[in-house]
Amino acid sequence: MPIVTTDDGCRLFVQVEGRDDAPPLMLSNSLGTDLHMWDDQAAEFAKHFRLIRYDRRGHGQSGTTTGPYSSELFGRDILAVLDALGVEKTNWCGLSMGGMDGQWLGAHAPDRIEKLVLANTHFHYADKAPWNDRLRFLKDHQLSEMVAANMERWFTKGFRERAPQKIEWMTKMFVATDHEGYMASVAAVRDIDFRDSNPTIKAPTLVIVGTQDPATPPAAGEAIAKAISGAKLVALDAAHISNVEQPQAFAKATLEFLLG
Ligand SMILES: O=C(O)CCC(=O)CC(=O)O
Repeated sequence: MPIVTTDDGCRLFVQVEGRDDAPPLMLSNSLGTDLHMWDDQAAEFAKHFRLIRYDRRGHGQSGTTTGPYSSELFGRDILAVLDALGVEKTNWCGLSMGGMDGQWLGAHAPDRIEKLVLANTHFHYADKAPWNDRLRFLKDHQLSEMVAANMERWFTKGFRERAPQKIEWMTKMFVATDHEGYMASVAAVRDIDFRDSNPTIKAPTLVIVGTQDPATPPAAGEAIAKAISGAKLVALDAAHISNVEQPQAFAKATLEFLLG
């Protein structure tokens, strides 16, 4: 089932791997990426799980609708995918925006979530100015003009130097993102506020931070882990897209938690 159509007519691109009878694990992409951001982990995860990947609205091969988007809209898209696949309850692993979706689901659809992995993510931006500046810039500039700054937030200098082919791959993914979909998603990130809802999350939770992440700094992940009762915290030596910069360490931490 590669396409799921939401109630408001948005076509979501979905990819399912692994055994049908294995426990489900759903992966969720970050801002300006698509489901291929998980390529380094997919084969390993699919050995243990029915792996569900999708492109969030406005990204990859999914459709774009008029923005601004919101956490609730993204959360309802995920529930539409789970319903279409007949999945009652899933494990969740999302990075950045994917972690924001995980926080929404954990609080608003607790009966659909087994365990949560929230990687390189945030719960609330007190200062909206950087997001509004980004939206203003994008009114008359292309995503391609943001590549250098983006790669500096996403990956450490050392990784950019030693893995140029990964940077090229992520750059292609970023500039292929639909301009309107990206802007509509930036508005959703700007407006997240899980301060009151995170303490209500009951699902066992692992929070992953990148020790050198300037986009969603470790302090944000530490605050999320503190707010969610019993949450575990793992720090990886990486910037924002930690599953690409530290693929094995990310997979190990996630599998130890989900299978433990
Ligand atoms: O990556 C995300 O999903 C949102 C957070 C962010 O700051 C992303 C970026 O660096 O553009």
